[in-house]
Amino acid sequence: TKRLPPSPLKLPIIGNIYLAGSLPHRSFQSLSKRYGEVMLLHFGSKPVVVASSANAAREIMKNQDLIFASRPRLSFIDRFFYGGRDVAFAAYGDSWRKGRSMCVLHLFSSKRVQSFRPIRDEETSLMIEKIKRSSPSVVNLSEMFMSLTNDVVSRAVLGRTYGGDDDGEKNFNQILKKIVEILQSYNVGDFVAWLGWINRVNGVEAQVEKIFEMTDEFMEALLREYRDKKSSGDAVVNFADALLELQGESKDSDPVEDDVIKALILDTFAAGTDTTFTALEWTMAELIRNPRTMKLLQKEVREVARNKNGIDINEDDLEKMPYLKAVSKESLRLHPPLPLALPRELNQDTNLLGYDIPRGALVLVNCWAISRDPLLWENPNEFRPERFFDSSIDYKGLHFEMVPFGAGRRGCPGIAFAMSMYELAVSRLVKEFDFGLPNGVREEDLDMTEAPGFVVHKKSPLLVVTTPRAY
Ligand code: HEM
Repeated sequence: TKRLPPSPLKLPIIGNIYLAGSLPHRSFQSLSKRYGEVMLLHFGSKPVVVASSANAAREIMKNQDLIFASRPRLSFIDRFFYGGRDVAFAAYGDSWRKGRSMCVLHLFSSKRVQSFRPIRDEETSLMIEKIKRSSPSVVNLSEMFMSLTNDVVSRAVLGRTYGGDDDGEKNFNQILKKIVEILQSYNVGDFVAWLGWINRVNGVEAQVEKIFEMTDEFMEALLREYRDKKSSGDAVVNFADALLELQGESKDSDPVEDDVIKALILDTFAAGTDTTFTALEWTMAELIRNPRTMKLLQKEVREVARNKNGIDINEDDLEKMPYLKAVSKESLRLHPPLPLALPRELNQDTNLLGYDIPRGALVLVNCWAISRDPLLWENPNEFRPERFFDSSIDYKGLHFEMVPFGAGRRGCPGIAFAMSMYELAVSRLVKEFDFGLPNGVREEDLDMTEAPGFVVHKKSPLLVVTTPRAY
């Protein structure tokens, strides 16, 4: 009697895994043209619902948000995040609620985001100086953005950067790179239990264990260092300090355990650095590929700068840059860094746009397909920031025509944190430099191929030739 969503043909044992391909957001978009805005796939025996329309996203992330508020348990993620004791990958429940409110209060509130302003300012200036020193040779902008986002998150969360030569084996950035690499793939054993042996035999499981041990060792050392510092009476300045302070206050009643602190710190790096760096990378690539848009943005930013009599633009000036706001929306529309958001899991049977969906199904919202839906967007594959001039649509989770940060209870709490870093970096870059491509590559031929992964980067790094702009 159940009315299930339409499904493509399943193969024995693996189900529809073969249909995901290396860029699942694109494969699922093509499938949705045939099977509809809500379709049911099977990864092994696990039912997977894929939602590809604004209506379906509104149901999942707003109207039935509570029912769709959990996350699936995936084994690699579980290992790195201390059995789901973080926020981003935790099942819905008290532990998630408590973790999320600690993060919101001590990292994501507008007061906290504002307090990190000097960090963003200094790190962006450092990046600009580094690029100036390299000019006019070829600059790897992707690498610059990776360092910028890592260093800003690291200073806000840990109070310092990790990754200098003196950190040796404990180079946290290297550890993070390895974690992100592993998280870019999934463990087939999560879906087809009897294929679990594959990752045992090919060494991936052993690698996960080794990287986890390195991470935990680093985290243990970090907590020791912070406890020593605290006993010497230093004031709370960063997220790690704040968490340890909360632990001290909550000793008897509802203790904040060390594993929770470690998982929350890791979360901010895993959810916050790669995503923001990718957003910057795609934006600059689109601007370089569209010289007319680049010129209009440069004109806006440089005009604001000229009125400041030599003082550099700061975050207050961003409000005077409507074209920059339109460029950021357009870039996140075309290139949401997490095209399938983060997976949700259904915690009771429900009905979604007329279809029965079973409890326990994994749910993927194809943000990428939604924000390129021709029924919602005119010429959806074109980069045209002007489309936002007479539209109130934005990315904050209230308009389901584009949901690059998700929405609802599980929506991204780091929007302000990310976008303040992003907007300052883009505005200062386009103010300071003119951009060209190396080896005579024409702007329109810039390689925009996507690399596989949860977070979808440009496949090739963004290499540019920068010319500092004289004032
Ligand atoms: C351009 C940058 C970013 C993008 C595109 C992005 C996107 C997303 C998306 C799509 C989700 C899942 C939403 C859902 O399930 O509805 C998410 C969750 C999350 N993001 Fe972000 N994010 C970004 C930056 C950040 C930053 C800078 C941080 C922290 C420093 C952060 C922390 C988190 C956390 C903790 C969650 C999990 C929330 C939960 O499950 O309760 N994100 N993000």
